Amino acid sequence: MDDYEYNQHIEAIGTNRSTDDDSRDDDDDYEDDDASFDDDRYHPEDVDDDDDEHVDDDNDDDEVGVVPSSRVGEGVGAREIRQHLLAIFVAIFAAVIAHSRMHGGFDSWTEELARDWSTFRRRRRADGGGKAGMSSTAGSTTPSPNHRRVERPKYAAPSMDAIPVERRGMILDRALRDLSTGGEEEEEGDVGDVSSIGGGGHALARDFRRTRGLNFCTPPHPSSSSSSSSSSSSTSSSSLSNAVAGSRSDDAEVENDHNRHHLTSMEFILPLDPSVRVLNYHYLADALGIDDVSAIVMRGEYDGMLDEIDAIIEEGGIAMNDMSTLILLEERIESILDAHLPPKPTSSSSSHYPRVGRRQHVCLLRQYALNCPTGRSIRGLTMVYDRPHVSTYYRGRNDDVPSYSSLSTPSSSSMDDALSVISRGRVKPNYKVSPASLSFTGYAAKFINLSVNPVNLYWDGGRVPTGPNAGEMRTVLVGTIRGMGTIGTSTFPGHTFHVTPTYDRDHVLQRWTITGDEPVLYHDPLSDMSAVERIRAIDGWTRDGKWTEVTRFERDAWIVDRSFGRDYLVKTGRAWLANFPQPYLATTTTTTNAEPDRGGDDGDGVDVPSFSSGSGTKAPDGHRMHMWRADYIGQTHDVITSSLYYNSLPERLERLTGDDYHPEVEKERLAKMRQFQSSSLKEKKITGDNGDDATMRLTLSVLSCAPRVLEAKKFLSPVEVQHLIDLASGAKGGVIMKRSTVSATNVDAGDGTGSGRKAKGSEADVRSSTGGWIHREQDAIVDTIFRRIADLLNIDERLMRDIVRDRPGNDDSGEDEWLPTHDRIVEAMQLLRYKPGEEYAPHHDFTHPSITNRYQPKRYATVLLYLTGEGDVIENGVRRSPASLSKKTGSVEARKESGLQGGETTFPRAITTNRHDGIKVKPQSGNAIIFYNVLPDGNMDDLSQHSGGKVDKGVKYVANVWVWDPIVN
Ligand SMILES: O=C(O)CCC(=O)C(=O)O
Ligand SMILES: [Fe+2]
Repeated sequence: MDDYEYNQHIEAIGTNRSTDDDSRDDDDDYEDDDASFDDDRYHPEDVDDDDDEHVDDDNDDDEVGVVPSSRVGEGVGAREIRQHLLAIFVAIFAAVIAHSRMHGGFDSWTEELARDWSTFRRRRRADGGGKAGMSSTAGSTTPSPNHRRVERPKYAAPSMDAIPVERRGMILDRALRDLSTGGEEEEEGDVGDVSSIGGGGHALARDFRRTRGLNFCTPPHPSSSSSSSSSSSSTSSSSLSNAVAGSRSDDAEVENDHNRHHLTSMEFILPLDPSVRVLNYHYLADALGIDDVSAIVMRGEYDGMLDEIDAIIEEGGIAMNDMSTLILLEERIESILDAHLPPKPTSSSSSHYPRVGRRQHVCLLRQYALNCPTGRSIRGLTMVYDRPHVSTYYRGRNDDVPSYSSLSTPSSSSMDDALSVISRGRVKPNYKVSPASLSFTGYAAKFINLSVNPVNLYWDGGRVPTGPNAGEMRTVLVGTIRGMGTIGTSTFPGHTFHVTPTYDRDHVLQRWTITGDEPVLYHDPLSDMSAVERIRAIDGWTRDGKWTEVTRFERDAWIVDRSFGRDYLVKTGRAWLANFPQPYLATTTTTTNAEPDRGGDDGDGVDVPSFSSGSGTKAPDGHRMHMWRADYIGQTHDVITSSLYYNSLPERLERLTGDDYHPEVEKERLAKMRQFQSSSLKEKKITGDNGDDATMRLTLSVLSCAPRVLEAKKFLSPVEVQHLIDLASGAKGGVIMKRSTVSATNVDAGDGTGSGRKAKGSEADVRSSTGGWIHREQDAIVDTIFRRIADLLNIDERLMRDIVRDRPGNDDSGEDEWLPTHDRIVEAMQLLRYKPGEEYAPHHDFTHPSITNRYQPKRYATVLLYLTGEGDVIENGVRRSPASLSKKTGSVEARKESGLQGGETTFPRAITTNRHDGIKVKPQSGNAIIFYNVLPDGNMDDLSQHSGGKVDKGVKYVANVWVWDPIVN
C-alpha cells in the first residue's frame, strides 16, 4: 500500500467520528476589542516577580478532542490498518532519519508537519480538487501526481560535477548577482524615486517584496558545497558567494554595501513541502502586486501550477542530470508561469517581478521539480546581519587610534564611559575584549498559535508589588491570539505563560516555562498527535469551516518560518523574531548632499543626508528605510535640515488640513513661518535674505552600537519644548492625557495590519505614566518637528503624511485631491508625563506583523524627545531649567536637586565592555534619541529593549515618535 492508499484509509476512519467538541463559536470576544495599534501595550515582565512558581506542564489538553492514539483503529479492519500504519510509520521514520542525516537543516517535527501538507494535498486531489489527471484508485496505470512517490523516473541528483565548468561559473555568478541586488536588478529611477509619491501613492512601499534578497538559483545539491548552514564559521560568507566575490566590478559596490551594513550571506535549507508552496505564493503575490498573500491563496493559483510541474515530472522525459534538459525544464516552468500570470504587469508594483523576481521564482520551482522525486529540501541563500564584535565598538575612523574628536562633547553618562574606557587605554580595537555580563536577563518572547481556534495567552504572573493587594499572586491576560496568529511580549527566564480557549478561562491548553533558549513558542494542538489523530482533528476543523486554504497557508508559513529560524539562530546566535521571508536592508543611500561628516566620519562619505523638505530627492535605503551606522561609540553623523527651530511663537496656530499640504499652499506656509524660526537657538529669527533656503545642522552621536542608539542634542528649541508641554498638559487643549495603558502591541490582527487585539488596556503598574497623542497636523510647529524627525532619520517627510491621490472617478479633471489614508509611516506623537514613582519597565517597541502580509510592517525606529531634563521644574505649567532658576535663587547645583531626578531611559541589554546595567540616557530638555527596533536584515532587534526609569523627583515629559517600515497600513 502506498501512502496515498493509506490516506484513503485514514480518511475513512476520520470521517466516522465527530469532532464537535470544538465547534462552538468561540470568536465572540474577538470583535469587540479595539483593533488599532497604539498605546496599549502589555509588558508583563515589569511586575516584580521573584517567585519560582512553576506550574506543572501535565495539564496540557488537546484543543481538539480526538481519540487517543492507543485506541485508534479498534473495530473492523483495525488490525490490518494498524499493520499498514506501522509499516508506513517505520518507513517514514527511516526516511526522516536518513534525510535529516543528509540535510540536517530541520527536525523531524517540521518533517511531520510537512507531511501533513502532502497528505492534505493528496486527499484534496482525491476529492477532485487537483487539476492534473487523477485516479481515485491506487495503483491505477493512469499517470497521476498521487503516485509520484512510487512511480517516478529515476534521476541522478544533479551535482555540480555534472555541470560544465563554464556553466558552473555562470550559475554561481548569477546567484551572487541576484543575491547582491536583493533578488532584482534595479532599473534606473525605479527604486527610491519618491517624486512619484505625489500622484502614485507610496511607490516605495508598494515595491516592497518579501522575496527580495532570496536566492534559489543555487545548484540544488552542490556536492562540493561545504557551507552548510550549520557551519558556524565566522568567515560568514558562504563558499558560494565567496567563490565569485570580486569577479565583477559592480559587485564590489554591492559588496561594500553589504559590508557597511554587516550583512553576510547565509545558506538555509527548508523542507521542500510546504516551503515551495509558501514561497510560490509569495512570488505570485509579488508578481500580481497583491498586499496580502492570503488573497493569492484564495485564488488557488498554486495548486494548478505545482500540479503542472508534477505532470512534467510524471512524464519522466526529463533527465535531470544534464544541462540542456535542465534548461528545457526551466523553459517549461517559464511557460507555466506565463500561463498563470498576466502577460504584462498590471501595476507598478509588479514591475520588478518579470526581471530577477521571476528568475528566482523559476529557480525555486526548478528546485521543486528536481527535488520532488529525490529529496525533501530546497536550498536558498539570503543575507543576514552579522553583529560586529564588541571590541570594534571603541575606535576611531578606520584605524587603531581612538577618535577623541568624535567624543569631544560627551555629556551623557554612556559617552563619559566610552571616553574613559578609551582614554585609560584599556580597550583597543584589536585588543581581545569581551562584553560585560549583564545584570538584566529579559528578552522578547513570541507566541505563535498554530491552531485554527483563537486562544487567550496569560502570564501566570507574579506578586502584586504595591497597593492593597501587595504580595498577592495574580494571572494577567496578555492578549488573544487569533488562529494562526502571533503575539509578542517581553519576559524573563523562569516566567510561565499558558493558553486557554477564549471561551473557557479554566481550561489550560498548554503552559510554558520561559527559557532563554526558546523565545519563540508554539501552541500546536497537532504536535503531539499521531497521524490518525491529526487527520481527525483536521477533519473536525474542516467541518467547522475553520480549516481553509488561508489557515492552511498560514500554518505552513509558520512551519517554514520556524525552519528558517533555526538556520538563522545557528548562523547568527540570535532568535529569529521576524517572519520569513523578510527583505533585508540593501543598496546605498541616495544622497544629493556631498557635505562630509564632521568628527567621526564613518569613512565612506556617503552617509550624509540631504534635507528632503520640499524637493523630494531623498530616497529611502532601497526598499527599506535608512538606518544610520553605529560602528563605534561616539561615531557621529551630520544631519542637515531646513526645518529650523521655532524661537518664538506665531500668534495663531491652526490645525492643518490636507489642503495645507498642497505644494503651493505648503510653500507659502513654510515661507510665512520663517519669521518665527532660526537656525540658531540664540537668534530669535532667521536673518538675511535667503531665509527660504536656510538650513541648520544637527549632529547624531552613537551612544550604543548594539542596539543602535544615537543621540541628537538640541533637537528641539526651548520654545518648541514648551509648546509640546503645553499640549501635553492641556494648557492649549487638543490633547487628552490619560493614564497610559499597556497590552501587547505585538499582536497580529490577522488582517495584515499587525494591529490586532490585545488585552483590554489594563492600568498595569508596569507603565504608570500619563499619555496623549498629538498628530502632525496639530499645527505648524508640530508639523515642523515631524519634518525634522524625518531628516533625523534620513527618510522623506512625505512618507510621514497623508498622500495626494487622484480622487477616484475624477481622472479627467487633472486635479489631485488630498485624501486621508492610513499609508503614512509614522504614528502620532505620543506625549508622556511621569510623576514621582512612575516608570515604564523594560519592553520592546517593535510589533509582530501577520505572517501573510507582504510588507511586514513594523515599528522600525523610535524617536524619543526629551522635554524636561535633569533638574528641570514645571512652575505653573512652564518648564524652568536649573540655570534659569538659579539666576533668581541659589546655585545651579542646588536648583538641580529640587527638579527632575531619575527617569533615565535605559537600554539594559546594550553590549559594552564595561557596563553591567546597560546604557542609560539622562533626560535633557530638547535632546532626542533615535533607536532602531529592527536589524539591517529585517529581524527584530531583541537588544532594543528599553525602559523609562522611575522618576524620583519632579516631572518627566517625553514624546515618542514611532516610524514604520515600510508602511503602517
Ligand atoms: O520614558 C522613556 O524614557 C521611554 C518611554 C518608552 O520607551 C515608550 O513609551 O515606549
Ligand atoms: Fe518604548
